[in-house]
Amino acid sequence: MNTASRSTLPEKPAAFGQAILIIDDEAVLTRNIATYLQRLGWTTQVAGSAEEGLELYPSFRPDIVLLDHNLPGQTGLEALVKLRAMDAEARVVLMTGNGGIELAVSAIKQGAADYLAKPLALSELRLLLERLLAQGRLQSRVEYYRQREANHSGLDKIIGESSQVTALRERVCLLVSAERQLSDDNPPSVLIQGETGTGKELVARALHFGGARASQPFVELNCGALPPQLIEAELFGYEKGAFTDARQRKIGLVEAASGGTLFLDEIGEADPATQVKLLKLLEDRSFRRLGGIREQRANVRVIAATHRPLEQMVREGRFRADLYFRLRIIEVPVPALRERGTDVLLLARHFLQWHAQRYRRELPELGEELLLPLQRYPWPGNVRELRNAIEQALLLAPGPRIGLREFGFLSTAGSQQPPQGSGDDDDADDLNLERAERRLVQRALQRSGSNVTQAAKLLGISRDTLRYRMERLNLRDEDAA
Ligand SMILES: Nc1ncnc2c1ncn2[C@@H]1O[C@H](COP(=O)(O)OP(=O)(O)OP(=O)(O)O)[C@@H](O)[C@H]1O
Repeated sequence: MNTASRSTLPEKPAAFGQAILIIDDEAVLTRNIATYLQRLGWTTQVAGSAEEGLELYPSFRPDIVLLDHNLPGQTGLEALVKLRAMDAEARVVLMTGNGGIELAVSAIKQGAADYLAKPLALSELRLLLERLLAQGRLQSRVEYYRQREANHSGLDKIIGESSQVTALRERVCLLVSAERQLSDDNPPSVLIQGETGTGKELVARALHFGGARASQPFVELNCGALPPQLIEAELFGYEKGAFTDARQRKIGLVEAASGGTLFLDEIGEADPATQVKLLKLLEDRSFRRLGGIREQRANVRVIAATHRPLEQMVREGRFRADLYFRLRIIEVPVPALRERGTDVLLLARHFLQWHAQRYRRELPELGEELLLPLQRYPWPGNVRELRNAIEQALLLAPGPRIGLREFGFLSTAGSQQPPQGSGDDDDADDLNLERAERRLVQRALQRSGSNVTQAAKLLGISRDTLRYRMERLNLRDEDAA
């Protein structure tokens, strides 16, 4: 974990555990504190002056500094400023003798984590330190996960050398640099459009983690995954008692994403009521918790994505025109995989390497006979389908080579034929198991009017099994044949 990302000091040694630096010229008191804290299993070091403490700090790298205000030479407040200049993450507790509330306020303003009035009660000191240390651990953990997420999200993660993908990366790059120059805190909404599995989320992440809000949260909501009543509660939160199950107040995703990005995936699935609320969020930059009376400022940057033809949906009256125009201030189209030429091979090799690492397998060779069929196949599920197909092939391959045998669906007709299944009569002689499964699932969805429960009944399998198979086949509810 990187606990000192904003510090110019070297990385804190991992074995330090909980370390406290006590800076105070009262020798008896410091000895007592040090003995007490050591008995709790903590490491301590003592400095008799601010100068000595400032010198010790870089090599000791304490978790917390206990800093007396009344020091010879310079005050604790002055030393606090120097400590924070040396390490913006330094957590300092100022011990105040008789400075009163004004001194405490100044200390907090200068970045002290807390203050304690002398004479100290050791038990009180212990409680305070434990609380600060727990907060520190939580912060480190949050920072660790944020950093890990950031490392997996960047322009360089969008693989491809085709002109389409190069243009996409350039567009993202231009946007990110323009936003870094933005003089206010209101970056434009972005609408990412592309077929399912083309990498829309990857683009959204690259925009967030490359931009000025990178150190703030990236929060995602899939508008198609929740019923409308739940979406509102999820987005805006609720007050206690707002509805029967609202036993306590809950903050929503808009608040959770404050300062960062709210990624609205599958925006085309948002129902009319949610569309109105989203429009208000974007227009007024304000929202209200369910059951709440207070209007709150929203500080989120909205990035939306959809595989639906939103413009057409607007024409057909199925999506609000005002919301559409508000969302697509900047448009980022993401090309389908079949339009990316040899990128499919680049991606296939990338996923092969990735899955081989995951399964601790030796990297297999991709058979020459696959190169053309892989490029000709239409990849209706795009990059996600390719990723899953490579995983399956790797697991099915008996040896260190992957060939046509592992890509059953590519073998016929150089894969000119899309595998979705075109019609009952045409498919009758096609015995390929995966295509037959796809056809059956699509037909069941069609007959049930995309009702998954109904379709599962027709197929004689459970709803969960059908969901699982749909995910595997990259099918959605509306993908009826
Ligand atoms: N150009 C790319 N380079 C590397 N990996 C990619 C690329 N495009 C997509 N992927 C990978 O493909 C998978 C699907 O991508 P992603 O979830 O971003 O697609 P999506 O368009 O948001 O899908 P959906 O429409 O279902 O929400 C992810 O594992 C992603 O990392």
